[in-house]
Amino acid sequence: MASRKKVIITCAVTGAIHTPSMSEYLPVTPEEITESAVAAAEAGAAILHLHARDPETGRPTQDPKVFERFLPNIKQATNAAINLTTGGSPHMSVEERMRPAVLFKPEIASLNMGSMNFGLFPMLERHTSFKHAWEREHLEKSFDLVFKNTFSDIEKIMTACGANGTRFECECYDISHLYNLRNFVDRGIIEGPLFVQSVFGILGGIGGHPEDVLHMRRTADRLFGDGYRWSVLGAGSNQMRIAAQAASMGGNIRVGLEDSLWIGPGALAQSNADQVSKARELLAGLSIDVATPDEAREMLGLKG
Ligand SMILES: C[C@H](N)CC(=O)CC(=O)O
Ligand SMILES: [Zn+2]
Repeated sequence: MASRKKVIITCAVTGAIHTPSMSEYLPVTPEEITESAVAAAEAGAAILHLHARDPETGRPTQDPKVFERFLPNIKQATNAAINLTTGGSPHMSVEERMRPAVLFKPEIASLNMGSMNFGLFPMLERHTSFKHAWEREHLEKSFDLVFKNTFSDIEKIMTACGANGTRFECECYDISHLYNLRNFVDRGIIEGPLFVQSVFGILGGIGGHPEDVLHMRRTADRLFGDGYRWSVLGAGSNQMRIAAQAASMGGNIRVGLEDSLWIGPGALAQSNADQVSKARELLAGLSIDVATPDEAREMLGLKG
């Protein structure tokens, strides 16, 4: 893996997994998403990973009209690199999921590197009362939920977004996803430097044990050599522990309320910026510097 001096912090601001009744701090409206994203960038996030939600119900939406209500404001207020989701919600079709990234031509788009069971139902143990009916449904339906990302789905997104100079945050939820990515490299459909985002602790993918992190890293080193930049995200209570482990191994990190609602055991994070600040403290403890947005662009070969 290429030598690197600094760590890129990505902040995933709202996502499509958590629902408003789970935390009053989850940004929902375009105004809340803007404010939270800008504060996260000011706290040190070089990349902002963005989803949209219905302003009334908080339900995930890929409607470009809703993205238009926060994207220009965020771009105006910060130099952070914008990463638009193509995962949307696992309940959506690929066509629906990829629309905003194709339309808005961001510097980065997330790209999920394989199909998988997507178990959200364990959150029903902790979250029992919901303002909106769709929230419980969203969790209960996940007993039968397959997050569909076939080879042709992935190629469709790679080709459509790649044509706009958009690069990818390749989300690998399991070892097989790394091999899928390698296959796209071998077929010349995607070029390096690759940005590999290892996802730990989503039920249906790899767990969050330190051995899982080591296994992902060793396999990525073997498959991609110097041709990739490694980053990690830990779902839920795994977030900061996995960030610490990966940072001490030269990895980049992702935090944000999309991936975890918590700042500590049983303590809800009151903002995305709080998680970014905690990640910065963690890195400072390891004497590791944080990359600026332009340094991240350099490291990832972004179009700027
Ligand atoms: C675990 C994360 N929700 C992965 C994610 O961010 C997917 C996407 O937006 O494409
Ligand atoms: Zn996402």
